[in-house]
Parts: sequence; C-alpha cells; structure tokens
Amino acid sequence: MNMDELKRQAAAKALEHVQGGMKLGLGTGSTAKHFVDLLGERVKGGLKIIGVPTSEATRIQAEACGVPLTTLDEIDHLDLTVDGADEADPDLNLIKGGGGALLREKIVAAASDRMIVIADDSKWVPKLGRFPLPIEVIPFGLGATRRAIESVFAQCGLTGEMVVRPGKDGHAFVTDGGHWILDAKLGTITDAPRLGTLLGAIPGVVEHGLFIGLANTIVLAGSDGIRVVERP
Ligand SMILES: O=C(CO)[C@H](O)[C@H](O)COP(=O)(O)O
Repeated sequence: MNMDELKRQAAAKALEHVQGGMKLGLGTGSTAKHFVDLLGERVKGGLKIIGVPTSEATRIQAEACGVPLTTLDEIDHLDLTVDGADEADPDLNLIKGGGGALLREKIVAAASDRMIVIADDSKWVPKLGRFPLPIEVIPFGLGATRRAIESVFAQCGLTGEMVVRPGKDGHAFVTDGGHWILDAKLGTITDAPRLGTLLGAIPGVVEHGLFIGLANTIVLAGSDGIRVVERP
C-alpha cells in the first residue's frame, strides 16, 4: 500500500468519530485533504455538520466538496478537530506547520474539545526534532527575532541551521496570515514544552509548530494496519 493510501485509511478511521450536529475543525495538508474529501461524501449523503477550515487551501477544498463552513467568530467552540502532523511523539506532542498553516491550525485545535491527528506511521518518533521546526515570524525586525530565537535554542541546548522558508516564486513563503516561516533543523528536542514556552515569549514570533498537549488521539496507518494511540 502506498503512502497516500495509508493517509486515506487514517482519515477514514477518524471519520468514524464524526457524528451529526458536530462542529468540526478541518486540518490542512495531504492527509487532512483525504479527511475533507471523505467528509464531503458523507455530507452529500445527508450528514449534518459544520466545519472551520485551518487554511485558505482547506476552505477552497471544503467548499468544493459541499462541506458547510463557519468561523470561530460565529460559534464559540468546536467539538472535534481532525488534522495531520509532521511528527508525533509518545506524549502526543506534535510538530506541525510543514504545510505552512500552523497558526490557524493551533487556533482551531485550541478551540476544540478534542483533536484527532491522522498520519502515516512514518510521522511517529520517540522524540520530536527530526523534522525542521517551523516558526512563524513577522518580517519586520527579522534579524532581532532570529537572534532571540537562537538564544532560546542555546538555553535549551539546541543548535541548528535556520532558514526562511522559500515560496514557489523564489521569494519568502507567505502564510495565510501574511507572515514568514523560519524552519529550524534542530535534531532531538529533549524538552519540547519548555522550548515551546520560551519561543512563544519572543516578540516577532507569531506562533511555532510545537503543539503541546493539544492532541488527544493519533490514528497511525502503516503496512501492518491502523494503530490508535491516546494521550497518556
Ligand atoms: O501542519 C500541517 C500543515 O501546516 C500538516 O498537517 C502537516 O504538514 C502534515 O501534512 P501531510 O499530511 O501533508 O503530511
């Protein structure tokens, strides 16, 4: 079975948790895309739900699939968010933002009663950090923000190259919020909660891709089948 089929299997498993009347957060990325696709089929079959997309890409896809949408200004909470991840550890802490949607993804996940992560099992790691950590930053004063980030890395015993994520046009990739992303190749992050707290306090850092304590469940699809892991 190829990677894309595994991602669709994980998405299908998460769909079993969706019930009529739910308010859903809709993730971003190639795995979440399968979930929105499958959800659209259920909506066409009569399922009544409403969704909040985590990116413009997901909004466009959901609209094309006929999934009714709302915003977090119109509703006060979400029942469930289903989203992908770039890495997940056994505490169900995550690295997200490979697709550049980490800010809206974190706002939506934090507004949800429950978050289910869907992934192929290559995303499962003993410790976060193999995947470069995305950090969303304001372009103004980038040099100062970079130095502050490097200082936080040093406090956490981390070093590594940090690059402005390029876009397709050769300029910097611009997020849905109009910001840039720094991708930091850190290697093993020994204390992800501490790193997340320190990064979050830097002026110029809008958000970072460490999702600490937000995921409740992960559905991992692999060649041996589906594994569901709950947060300890
Ligand atoms: O965080 C994300 C987007 O910002 C994605 O969830 C993450 O990059 C995983 O994507 P994929 O399902 O394509 O592997």
